Amino acid sequence: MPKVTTLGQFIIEKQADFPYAKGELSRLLRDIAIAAKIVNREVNKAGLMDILGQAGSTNIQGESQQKLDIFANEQFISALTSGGECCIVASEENEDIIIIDPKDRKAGKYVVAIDPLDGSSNIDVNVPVGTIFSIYRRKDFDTPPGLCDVLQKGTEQVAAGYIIYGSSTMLVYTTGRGVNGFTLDPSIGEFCLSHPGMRVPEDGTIYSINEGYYMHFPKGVKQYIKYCQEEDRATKRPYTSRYIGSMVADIHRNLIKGGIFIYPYTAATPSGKLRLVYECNPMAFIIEQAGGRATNGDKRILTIEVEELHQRTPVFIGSKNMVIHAEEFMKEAIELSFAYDENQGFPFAVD
Ligand SMILES: O=P(O)(O)OC[C@H]1O[C@](O)(COP(=O)(O)O)[C@@H](O)[C@@H]1O
Ligand SMILES: [Mg+2]
Ligand SMILES: [Mg+2]
Repeated sequence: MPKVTTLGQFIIEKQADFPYAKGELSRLLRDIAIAAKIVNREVNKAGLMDILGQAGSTNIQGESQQKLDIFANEQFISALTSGGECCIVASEENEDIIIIDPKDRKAGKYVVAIDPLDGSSNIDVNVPVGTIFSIYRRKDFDTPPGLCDVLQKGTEQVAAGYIIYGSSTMLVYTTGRGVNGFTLDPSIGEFCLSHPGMRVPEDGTIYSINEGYYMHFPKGVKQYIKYCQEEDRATKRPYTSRYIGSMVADIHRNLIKGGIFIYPYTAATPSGKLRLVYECNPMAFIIEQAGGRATNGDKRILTIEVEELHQRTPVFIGSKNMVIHAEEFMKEAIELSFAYDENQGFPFAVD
């Protein structure tokens, strides 16, 4: 019988990689995994329960909240609050950071930013959804925990991961030493190592972007899409277009098969749609650790200054060579843009 390594065993083994750590990060990851199992249980039977559909409320971004958005948010906050390792939770679903009142006057070392349910518009139709998390060490231990502990650049992350609730449920995470994936075995209720040392292929043939917004895309993106669609055997084009509409699921597929995921700025969303702190930074950390690349079309996502909790950014992420190529299209379009084009207008600046 093949040896099974559970997430718990794996974390303990990896503890040796962090001789200075006292096990708090391991406990934090374990707490996240427990909340993920509870959310998984509810997602799996959502159709049978009264938890599909909209909750009738909106979050800080003005998006209507699904019942499962709220349920997942409560589960992760509760697991992180009772765990004791975390002093702040920043969530897509809460306008402000949540400061956890330390039970024993000693605040936890870690800060967690979370998108409790990613792709929530897909819940009602049985399409994969996810959870994204990002972990930072507190910035300043001399002052009480506050927003400055959250507004750190992506390069400061100590760990990041996602859970995909799909045809199977997987937890994928990195602590900066590669990426490992664990599949939930429902018969034993444990995440088991199934994808050790995940690497994103350097080249790919899948492009993922919401082409419904094509008319509103900047010129460089339009030209890159045209390039993907052109016929050329040598470069295996036309590429395949795949867009689920759940960032976690789209990036997970491209991580395994090779591909690029783009959510650019548009006229309607000049800063892009996706959020830097709890969507793009964690996914960028994972993809870079798997050998891929993540930028805003120009600049590495992980080095973007974080000024606001719910800050947005355009994102180009996935197979290294595909992202570099898309960036070249962006640069060329901007360089050629000094002549005003009556039909296209000026392309927007990236920064
Ligand atoms: O419907 P659009 O505009 O293509 O946006 C899809 C994107 O929005 C998101 O659903 C936003 O995430 P939330 O569901 O967490 O708000 C991403 O998962 C996805 O990539
Ligand atoms: Mg999301
Ligand atoms: Mg969400």
